[in-house]
Amino acid sequence: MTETPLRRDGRTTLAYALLTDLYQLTMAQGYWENGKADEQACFHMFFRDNPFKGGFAIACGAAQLAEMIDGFAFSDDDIAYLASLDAPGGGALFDSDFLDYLRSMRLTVRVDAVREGTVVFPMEPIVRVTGPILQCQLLETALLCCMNFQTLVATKAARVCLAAEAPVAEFGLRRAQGAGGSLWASRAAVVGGCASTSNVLAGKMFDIPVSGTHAHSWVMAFDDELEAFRAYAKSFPTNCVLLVDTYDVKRGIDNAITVGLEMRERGERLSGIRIDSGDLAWLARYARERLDEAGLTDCGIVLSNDLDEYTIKSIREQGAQVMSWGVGTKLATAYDQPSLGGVYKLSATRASADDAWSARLKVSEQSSKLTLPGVLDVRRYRFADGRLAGDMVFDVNEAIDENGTIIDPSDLLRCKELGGLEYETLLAPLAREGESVLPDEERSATAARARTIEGLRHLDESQKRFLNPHSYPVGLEAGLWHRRAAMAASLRAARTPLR
Ligand SMILES: Nc1ncnc2c1ncn2[C@@H]1O[C@H](COP(=O)(O)OP(=O)(O)OP(=O)(O)O)[C@@H](O)[C@H]1O
Ligand SMILES: O=P(O)(O)OC[C@H]1O[C@H](OP(=O)(O)OP(=O)(O)O)[C@H](O)[C@@H]1O
Ligand SMILES: O=C(O)c1cccnc1
Repeated sequence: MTETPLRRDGRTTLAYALLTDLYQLTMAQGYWENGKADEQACFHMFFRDNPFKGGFAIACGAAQLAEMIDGFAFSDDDIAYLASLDAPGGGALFDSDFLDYLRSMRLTVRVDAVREGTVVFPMEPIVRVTGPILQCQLLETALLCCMNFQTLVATKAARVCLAAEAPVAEFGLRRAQGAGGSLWASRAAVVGGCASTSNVLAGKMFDIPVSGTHAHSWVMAFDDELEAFRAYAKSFPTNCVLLVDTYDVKRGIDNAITVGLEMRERGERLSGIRIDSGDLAWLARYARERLDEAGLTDCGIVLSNDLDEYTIKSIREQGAQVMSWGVGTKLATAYDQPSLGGVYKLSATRASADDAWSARLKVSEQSSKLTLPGVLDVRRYRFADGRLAGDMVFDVNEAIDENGTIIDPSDLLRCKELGGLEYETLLAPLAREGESVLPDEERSATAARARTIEGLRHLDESQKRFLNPHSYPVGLEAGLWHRRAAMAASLRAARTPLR
């Protein structure tokens, strides 16, 4: 990424062309030298396992991907940097004519992606890129970087919000994976269901709600806690949440009650108290009793401290009544699984845009690592009441079996017939002729959050549970399954056996 902001269609974007692995650029030069730069390719991004041992994921990253595509250009500065690189064996790494080609290159790729906030599952394409192979390849690394991370954090947020059943504020900036990581994590947290973030720059950049309480330092900056609470209530009478655990939680609750009653006398309201240490369930129950006894029944309880979906679930099961939750580190860093592991695989090629596609398959020692051949999309079938019934991965250029038969990608015996049910297709236009076509409403994190909530409402409880969730049916369209099996068999037959 260069430091220079670019403006295109009124949006501020960064130049992302160098946000790639070196091998993409050396391969690009190879394609160019071998006359293959304009050969057409189709790549798909998909992941193989749901994160966090869960039963679903929440797609996120399309908005940044659109921004990357709009900001994709090699500046003179970028070209000068590439020209300065030496090949390990001596001489310049890049040919100067190739660098001229890159300088004047404009993207022409076509990109389709699942809308942000869509519930997605393993082995289904969530992004499809078609166009000149050189360009498809140059986009790979940045695309994976943005989709993998944001989908991971949005999924974590969705799990936390499912457990919370009350608003969750994302508090992760201070312990997130760097400044850039924090910004996109805060946005992904909102896509996944969080009500707000404490990250003010993310709020400004992405038009997402910001919220906050106060720190222990506020209390420590005064001679005593009661004085600190009174001062805070005076400064923020309409949004007063007092942190009660700086010295002693029970005394902190008493002091908050004193201030809450004083606020009531003035016609104001103490919105809540925050507890950030100790046995949160016990303290929340204790605080609720004390607040109710004092008549402050409308003062809510906010809990924070190293929370994730599991502790939140447990604390709720222990009877805590919570107004909202503050969740930081474990959400913003996707603490228990640092990467989604999504991949971007070549699935079809053709010499030019006028030719028919020829499917490509990568075989490996593990059949679970077989890729998906063809130019693909996903059909999501629903029952009449809107509940998700199953997803079919299909080739857009082939006929689909009337019965809507899907077969588990790695198990011929696991199949299902979905014919007759309503369906929609999941991949939506993100870029045409190298320019993003994502409408403004598709870039909105809060609109994506509504999609997440709606999508999860239609997913079966058994597929949302944290412990050993039931797996949602995703299968290859029957014809695609058999074509893939035949391709794998012939590629395997042609291999030299290992000695
Ligand atoms: N009732 C509870 N049930 C399950 N987990 C809880 C409960 N209360 C707190 N926790 C969790 O237990 C952990 C307690 O961690 P820790 O010992 O660091 O907290 P602490 O006593 O407040 O100390 P510190 O001041 O260092 O944060 C946190 O992850 C917290 O979310
Ligand atoms: O625990 P997390 O889920 O990451 O949530 C964020 C944490 O950050 C703050 O603590 P910190 O000790 O940094 O500052 P403070 O003095 O304001 O509490 C806050 O009080 C939370 O405990
Ligand atoms: O506003 C808060 O309460 C907050 C913000 C960041 C981290 N911890 C707490």
